[in-house]
Amino acid sequence: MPQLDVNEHELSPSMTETSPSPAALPLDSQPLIDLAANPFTLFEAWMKEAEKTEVNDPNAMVLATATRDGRPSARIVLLKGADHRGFVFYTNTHSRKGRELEENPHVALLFHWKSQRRQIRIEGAVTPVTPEEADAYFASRSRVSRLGAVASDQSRPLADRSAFEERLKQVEETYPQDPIPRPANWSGYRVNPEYFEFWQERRFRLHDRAVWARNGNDWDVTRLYP
Ligand SMILES: Cc1cc2nc3c(=O)[nH]c(=O)nc-3n(C[C@H](O)[C@H](O)[C@H](O)COP(=O)(O)O)c2cc1C
Ligand SMILES: Cc1ncc(COP(=O)(O)O)c(CN)c1O
Repeated sequence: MPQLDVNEHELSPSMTETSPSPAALPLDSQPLIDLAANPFTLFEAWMKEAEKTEVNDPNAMVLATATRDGRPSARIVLLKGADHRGFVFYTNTHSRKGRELEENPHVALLFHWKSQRRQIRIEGAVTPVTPEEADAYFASRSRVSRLGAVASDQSRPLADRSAFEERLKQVEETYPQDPIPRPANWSGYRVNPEYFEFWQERRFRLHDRAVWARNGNDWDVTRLYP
């Protein structure tokens, strides 16, 4: 596909203003997104590149949930598994997000990698991971993280930080040695994607966007205007 040759000299000064920080990667060094790609494979490729350049947590993603009547809320969680079945994160199921997911399983995920000047949007509904999967992931976490998961009533009011620290101490005394049982209200969710949008920054806001929307067993693939 021929690429637009943007000649700065033909643009008005206001159109040549770019964002203040220089790009880690030269803009437009990337080929256009390959519409023949499999979206899961493309996701994996972009994640691998982000792992090389992000300062921390390349697997951090915004998770947007909504109440039954559609009031949204968003927060960051870490992606802990990604394959053809979907995208997995772990949390306290009694947290605000957990309560919203109980009412409404539809979510949006958003990755933004500043170092890559890329974002990926994913939409779909969650299903709980199996207890075996949750047990295996919980057991892989550091001891203090596991104690914290037991001690924390995530998203509930905490009168005083010392109350939390006291609980943490009690949990530690209850489980002086491993294993620490996974709390029944700490588990994972798998987002089964219905929609992917890959976004790659290009010069002068002439970005490249490509969408994979699930259609039965297939994907409808389209580019979008930037
Ligand atoms: C980089 C980063 C990673 C996080 N990862 C998780 C996570 O994987 N699971 C989680 O429950 N909270 C995670 N948090 C905390 C959440 O953003 C949030 O504060 C918490 O889950 C409570 O959200 P809620 O009240 O909407 O349920 C993370 C926060 C940050 C900034
Ligand atoms: C409360 C909470 N739960 C879970 C996680 C997921 O990460 P990990 O299992 O690596 O602790 C995080 C990451 N910051 C977190 O803050």
